[in-house]
Amino acid sequence: MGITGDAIKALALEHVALMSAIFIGSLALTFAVSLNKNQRDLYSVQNGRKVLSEKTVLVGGPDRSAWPWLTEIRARFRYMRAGHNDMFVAFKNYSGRILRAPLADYSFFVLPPAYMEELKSLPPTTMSSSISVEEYLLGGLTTMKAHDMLGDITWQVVRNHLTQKLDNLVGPLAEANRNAFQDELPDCSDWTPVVVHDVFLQIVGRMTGRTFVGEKLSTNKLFLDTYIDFATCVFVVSSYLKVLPAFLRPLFAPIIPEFWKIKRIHANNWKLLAPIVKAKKQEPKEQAEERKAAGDGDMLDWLLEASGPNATVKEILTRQLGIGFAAIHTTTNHMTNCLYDLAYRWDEYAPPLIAEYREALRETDGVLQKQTLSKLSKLDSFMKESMRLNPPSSLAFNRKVLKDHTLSDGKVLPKSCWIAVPAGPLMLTESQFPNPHVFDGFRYHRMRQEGSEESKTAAAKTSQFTSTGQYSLVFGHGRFACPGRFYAGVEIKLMLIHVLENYELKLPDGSGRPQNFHFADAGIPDPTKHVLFRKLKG
Ligand code: HEM
Repeated sequence: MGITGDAIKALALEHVALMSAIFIGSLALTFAVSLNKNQRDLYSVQNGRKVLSEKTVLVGGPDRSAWPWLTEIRARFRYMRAGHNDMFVAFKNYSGRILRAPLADYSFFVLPPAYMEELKSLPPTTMSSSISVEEYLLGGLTTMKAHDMLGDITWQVVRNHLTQKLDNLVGPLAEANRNAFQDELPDCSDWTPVVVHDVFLQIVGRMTGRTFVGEKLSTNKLFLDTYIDFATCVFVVSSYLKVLPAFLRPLFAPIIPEFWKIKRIHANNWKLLAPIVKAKKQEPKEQAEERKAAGDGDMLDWLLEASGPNATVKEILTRQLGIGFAAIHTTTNHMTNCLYDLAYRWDEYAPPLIAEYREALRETDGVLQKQTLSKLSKLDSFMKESMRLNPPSSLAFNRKVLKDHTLSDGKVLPKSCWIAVPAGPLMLTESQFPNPHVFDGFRYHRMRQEGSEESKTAAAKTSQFTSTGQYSLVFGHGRFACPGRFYAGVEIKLMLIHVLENYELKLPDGSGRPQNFHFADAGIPDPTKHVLFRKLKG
């Protein structure tokens, strides 16, 4: 789950006064880090004794220095600015070694991919992705708490309800998508510049709203602002506060406007949705079942079902806000990347993608349904390639280790450390992706079509947009891989089909594919750039 484009805009353009606080924070950080006893190396236990087994490589820093704490501070400041790029450099220069990514307030052990297989199925009592998210986003101050917003019930709802109901959701989502395009895009009868990030944030918000709260509320401005702004505020508040040592954060938080906005967002969420949840709670069971069977169920219904009768209205609403956090900006950022790639290469990709869609629609009796989307192998491949080259972070598989865990080679991941794998560099592995830096929109499609039956069967499992694995890490991997990826895939396919069917795209004359922004290990599409849209005639 990556940083949001709006957070970058807010961080860059607003709150100049806060820069002074950051300066004080930096000084405090200097002090704090000099005291910081964060573990830097890994040990194993031999004959009951702790033995140094791996000196890790500090990303962006010299290997070792005479002034370790000064090196540490410099590396932490450098990581904020250049972490994304430095990760690729360190991965290349220190192949097979364990790296250490120095975030402002703690470090991640970045493990070689060979460990992923043995770690991917460990239970949440040993390592947790939700707690890692909570700590990264300072959940105590931003309300992004693992127990309230993420974790088991959220997983159940997304995996067992949302994903299972995708067949029935395609129709309503396609309708929400069409209406949102009509309302959010300008006329475009001639070439018209569209700031795609901003427009598609609204369109994704409305589609997500259709699933979360039903048709009527999904276009409500307050609902959209509430769900869209929450993630932005969380990122802004946590980005500022992370440079401060923990004891200063509660003191500084109240001077950040977004800290108060988070409170208003919860209040608005309550104002909008509490009466609805209360009414659903009182609805006779049979009537509720009938309503849901008729296709009139939404995320609030599924949350009520999964949380049990004792869950309070507040618990349901907080959890729904958490799912919105995970769903809206991630999908918008990826859609923005797809549109930049498509506009840049329109003549090469649009004709085969449109032809593929028409053929799929014909094969499914002219009715756009989930089966139609499943047949769009080239579009699926295009979306995955765009993700491979534009990952939301150069890291993935982020976990907080909750108890000492001994790896198969004897090294001990100590309780309370953080781990991740170098997703960005792995997705440029030459043996897996010939010419890895070149955008090849149909490479995954070819993997599924070419070679022996055996390799085609293997590729069918590993090369889908939603597949995860050692070289497909944008949705994470293993037990905690993103449960919303199937839903995200449907939303993005529906939006891209609508673009392909109704518009031509191009980038402004002379401009290349917009460059991504990077902040620490995160990468996001530039949210300020526009693409030119022209409506197709007839
Ligand atoms: C392109 C869009 C998306 C991307 C790139 C993305 C990425 C991710 C990643 C990297 C993780 C962590 C996985 C791991 O640690 O192994 C994650 C977790 C999660 N995602 Fe997504 N996601 C997307 C869309 C969605 C959508 C649409 C939903 C919901 C409808 C969703 C719900 C979740 C949830 C509930 C979690 C678990 C959070 C936790 O408890 O740690 N995601 N996502």
